[in-house]
Amino acid sequence: MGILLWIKAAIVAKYYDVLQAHQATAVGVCSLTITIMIAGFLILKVYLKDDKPQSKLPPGSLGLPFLGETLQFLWALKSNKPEEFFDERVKKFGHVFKTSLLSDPTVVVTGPSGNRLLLSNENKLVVGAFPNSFLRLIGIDSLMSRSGGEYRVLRAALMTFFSPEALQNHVRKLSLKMEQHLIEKWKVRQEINVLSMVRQLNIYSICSLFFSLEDEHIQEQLLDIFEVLVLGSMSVPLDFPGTRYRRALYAKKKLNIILSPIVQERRKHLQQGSASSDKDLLSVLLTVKDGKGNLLTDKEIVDNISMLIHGGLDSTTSTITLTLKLLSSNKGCYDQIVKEQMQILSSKKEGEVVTWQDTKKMQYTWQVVQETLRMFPVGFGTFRRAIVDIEYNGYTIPKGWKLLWSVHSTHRKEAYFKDPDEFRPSRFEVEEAVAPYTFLPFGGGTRICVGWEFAKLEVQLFMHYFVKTFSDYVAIDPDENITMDPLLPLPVNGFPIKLFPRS
Ligand code: HEM
Repeated sequence: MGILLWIKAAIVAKYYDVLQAHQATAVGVCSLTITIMIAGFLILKVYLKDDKPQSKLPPGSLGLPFLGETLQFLWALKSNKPEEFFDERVKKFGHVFKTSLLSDPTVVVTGPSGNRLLLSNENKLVVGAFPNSFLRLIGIDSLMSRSGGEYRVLRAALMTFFSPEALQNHVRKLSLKMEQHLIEKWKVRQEINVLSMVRQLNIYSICSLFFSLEDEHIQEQLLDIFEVLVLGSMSVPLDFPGTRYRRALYAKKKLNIILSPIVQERRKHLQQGSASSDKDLLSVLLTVKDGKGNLLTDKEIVDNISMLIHGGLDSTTSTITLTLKLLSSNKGCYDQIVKEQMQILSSKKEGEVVTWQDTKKMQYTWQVVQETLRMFPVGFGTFRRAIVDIEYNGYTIPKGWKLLWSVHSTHRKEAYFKDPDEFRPSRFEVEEAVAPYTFLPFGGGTRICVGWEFAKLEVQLFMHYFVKTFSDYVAIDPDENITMDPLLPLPVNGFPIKLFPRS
């Protein structure tokens, strides 16, 4: 079995390199094809023998032995057409189909009822299922690797920081950080690259709110580390010298070296009474107890902080960058945001910051962000694992199989959103107008994104202080494309803009 896994890994690596390089020669393709045919022939018997009877399984193709349809999937992501991977198979096989992705046979369920099946049945039919190779980069001891009771306890602990009630206490600090950054780093330039500046702003806010770290040198180091981690988490997990995955494992070690002493020092300060238990996320994590009354270990805290930075940094960066990009070509919408934010600003005295109550008045701003996330969702969906045999639409999904739901089966579909390719924030004006389980940028159910209220607050505050600091902006290249390489949708050149400061 070990050798078969090795053959599979070698094939995946070779094909992936070809995909990445975009320049396969005819000879390369031939030798690759022959390698695959021979290897495929050798392992086909084992593969088929291992398969369960297929009669009630959903229709579909498992693709090449072991390799599955991973390459088609990665290719669809890379060429900015993730929906095509799903659409082609829905057309051929119907709304539930089987495939094989990232080494595992997987059943894809599409449309609102498929989304509902996975998102409303955590611990009853399914559990969250992140690949181990991914968890090694994110943090093996983080929430993402937990299920059942352990998951509930840790999630509740994190929510003592991320619930709306708790977040209210951080609005002032976050507001001050955002405004300071915009004035000190953005306003001093006439032109900026939005993507890189927003990423800087986000790490600055995250470091300050999560563990009160203000050292810009360490923030820069964290930005580099997370760049490598994101690339590694979307690569084939080959732990060989020179691979993206190996580099990412090394980056995770560097991250542990930065975070561990911060955790240890704070634990000491809390024990000595020289830090308060609600100072920031780190203090909260150091004082919450698990179901058995135990404190979290240093390793659990480091891994959870790593997971939260991984979850929060680039997702919010993509959302803010694309919101500005879409608004730059929809000036009517931007004018409405300016009106909404200036109204809030007009009720403030000099130096007064935005409050939690003010963010409730940013309804139109949030509609714009939702529309951005509908058109350019940050991920493609998430995997679950069946914990029992699941009967669905006349098929049986066997216990142990992976399942995948996807935003791409509803977000841009005419059946759920009229004129889906048009940027129209008003479609979110009336909440009830959006059918259940059709709009899922943050997932849903008990595993809904832990940081979604925080992300909402960050984007709303950003838009407020952006409007307050600048009277307008223009795109240097209004036709700049948006790409999804490696995973998040981003403008190819980072969206350079010209800024016009308010006088
Ligand atoms: C616009 C910004 C964001 C988007 C679009 C987003 C989207 C998502 C999605 C789709 C999921 C999967 C949910 C599921 O499987 O049902 C998720 C999970 C998660 N997100 Fe976010 N996210 C964002 C911001 C954040 C932030 C700011 C944080 C933390 C500071 C965060 C932390 C997490 C974590 C820890 C999980 C895993 C939850 C679990 O497995 O229980 N995210 N997010």
